[in-house]
Amino acid sequence: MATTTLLNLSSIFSSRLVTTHSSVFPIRQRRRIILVTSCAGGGGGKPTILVTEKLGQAGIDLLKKYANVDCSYDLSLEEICTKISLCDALIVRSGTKVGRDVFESSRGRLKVVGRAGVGIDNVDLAAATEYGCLVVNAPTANTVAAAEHGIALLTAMARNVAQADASIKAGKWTRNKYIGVSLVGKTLAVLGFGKVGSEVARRARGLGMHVITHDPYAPADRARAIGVELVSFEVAISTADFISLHLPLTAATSKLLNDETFARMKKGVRIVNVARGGVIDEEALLRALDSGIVAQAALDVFTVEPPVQDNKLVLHESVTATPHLGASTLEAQEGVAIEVAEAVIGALRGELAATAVNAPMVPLEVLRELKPYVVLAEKLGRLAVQLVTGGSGVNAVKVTYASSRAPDDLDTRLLRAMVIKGIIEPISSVFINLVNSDYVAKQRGVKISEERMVLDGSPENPIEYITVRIANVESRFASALSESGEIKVEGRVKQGIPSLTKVGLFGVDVSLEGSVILCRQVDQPGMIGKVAGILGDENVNVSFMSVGRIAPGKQAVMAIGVDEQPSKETLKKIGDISAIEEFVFLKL
Ligand SMILES: NC(=O)c1ccc[n+]([C@@H]2O[C@H](COP(=O)([O-])OP(=O)(O)OC[C@H]3O[C@@H](n4cnc5c(N)ncnc54)[C@H](O)[C@@H]3O)[C@@H](O)[C@H]2O)c1
Ligand SMILES: O=C(O)[C@H](O)COP(=O)(O)O
Repeated sequence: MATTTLLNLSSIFSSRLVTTHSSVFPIRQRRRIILVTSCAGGGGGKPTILVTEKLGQAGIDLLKKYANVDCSYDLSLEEICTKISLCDALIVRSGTKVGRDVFESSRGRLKVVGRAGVGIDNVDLAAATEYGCLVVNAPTANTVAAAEHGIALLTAMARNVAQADASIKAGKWTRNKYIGVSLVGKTLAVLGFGKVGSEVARRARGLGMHVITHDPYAPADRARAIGVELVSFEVAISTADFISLHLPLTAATSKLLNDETFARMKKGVRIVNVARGGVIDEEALLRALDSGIVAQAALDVFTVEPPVQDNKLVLHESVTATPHLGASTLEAQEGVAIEVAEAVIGALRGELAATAVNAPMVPLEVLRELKPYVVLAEKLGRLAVQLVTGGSGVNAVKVTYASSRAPDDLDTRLLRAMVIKGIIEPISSVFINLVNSDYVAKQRGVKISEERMVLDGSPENPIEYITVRIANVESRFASALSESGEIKVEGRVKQGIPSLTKVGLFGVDVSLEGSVILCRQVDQPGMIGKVAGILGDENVNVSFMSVGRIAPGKQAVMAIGVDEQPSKETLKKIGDISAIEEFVFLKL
């Protein structure tokens, strides 16, 4: 079974996804969590999931319990683009290119792309992020299958199994031609010591090979634990008898093996690739095979898949080729299908998925603790932006977190994302979520700066209060301005309930539910009764009232929490009260 971690927080993330900035959360646990909000499908019914490549039945069965599942294989890009605007999720393997066109064509409906496998080089992650679409993969279920296929290719190549098989099937009995090489005592360089690479290394050790590995990001003790030496790239390629590739295809690894690197290898080296075709410059490999630098290659993956009919590498006598079969075992395909189905369903339900690839890590324990502060952050953003005079433009937002925790013990990325959501959603048609918040803020020229205020006292609560300031704008409620002329709102979590505690220089105390009317008045008795009376006449339910004064008898700001939006006439009646100098109605 897959190990997706799920926690339902959809109720607090009312309708959409949220994201965080890159570098603030301390990594307290290794599981990756992402918040997504529930999705009931375009028509309010079940969501629709398009599956464009064969997926294990167990995964399909899981998907069908929750969604309408459209399994349409071999679609052209045009057909996918046509269908996608009616789909909430898309599930693919490595054979479907999910480019920008797909996200554009979805017109905002596509919430999740599930990759039933590891490599996500066929998904345009930048475009997914821009369009607020979460990408999840199935990173663990096919590891062993890929490692076993790597070992199968290694041994088959060394003993010419495929060539000898073809020969005997052609009626020949050629024994001298197919003398192989032994593996025991030979040096295998594993490039990329991740999940698959380390499993290949472990198995190769069992075959009696001397295994070295190069991976700039792998810890030496993990390699040492299985008797593998972590070496430089140079040492790896220049001393190996066999090289096995287990790297992702990225800009840095594209054509990593090329004319220049082949020239630095031992003459007669043998190469196995079950990673991605693009990691090898295929033209250069052909030259290296023809010149004898490379004695043999075993390839499961190709730059273009399927390769063209007369691909010279595939047809080469010294090449053993398979059609991207690394993950193709019954066990792996069932496992991958379940892993991706759980992640996609969880994401559509508004739960937390542990296998997101285009969102930051948010440890589960941090999420639990920050839950009420997440709501507070969004509501403060939402309030602050509604206080801006129309046409002012919002470009400088400052968020202050006051806490008695040590700065590196408070992860604020999620809160920052929620402030962005609160600020941008009311003034745009863009849905902000965990995936796209930073991107959208940047696109709109909204610069968000964060500040930590370290308080004395017990660090029991993660945060004492959060302040959101918007600078360089005019306010339609002048009392919301701070001494330095910024719109300023401040809030706290009180007994688990997010509350507004300051507007400009005025202290207030309103729970952040429903909507709020803010009135500045000359402080005098009877004001609360007058306003409550007007609202009561209209059957508008008042949930809270609080008055913050500068000094007795001077100006005061009255904050009134209301369950429904009062009519224009009612608001006018409130504004007509002679002691009220300004007022504003704010939706939460
Ligand atoms: N043929 C198949 O069917 C099949 C099946 C599964 C995985 N794969 C592919 O195998 C590869 C590895 O998968 P995984 O699950 O082990 O991924 P992984 O992320 O667990 O491991 C990849 C490793 O490569 C390392 N790496 C990144 N850049 C590097 C560089 N420049 N030099 C050296 N090391 C570098 C990373 O640090 C990481 O440890 C991926 O390309 C994946 O798509 C193929
Ligand atoms: O990256 C992977 O998981 C493998 O390459 C498997 O790809 P596949 O799902 O197309 O078999």
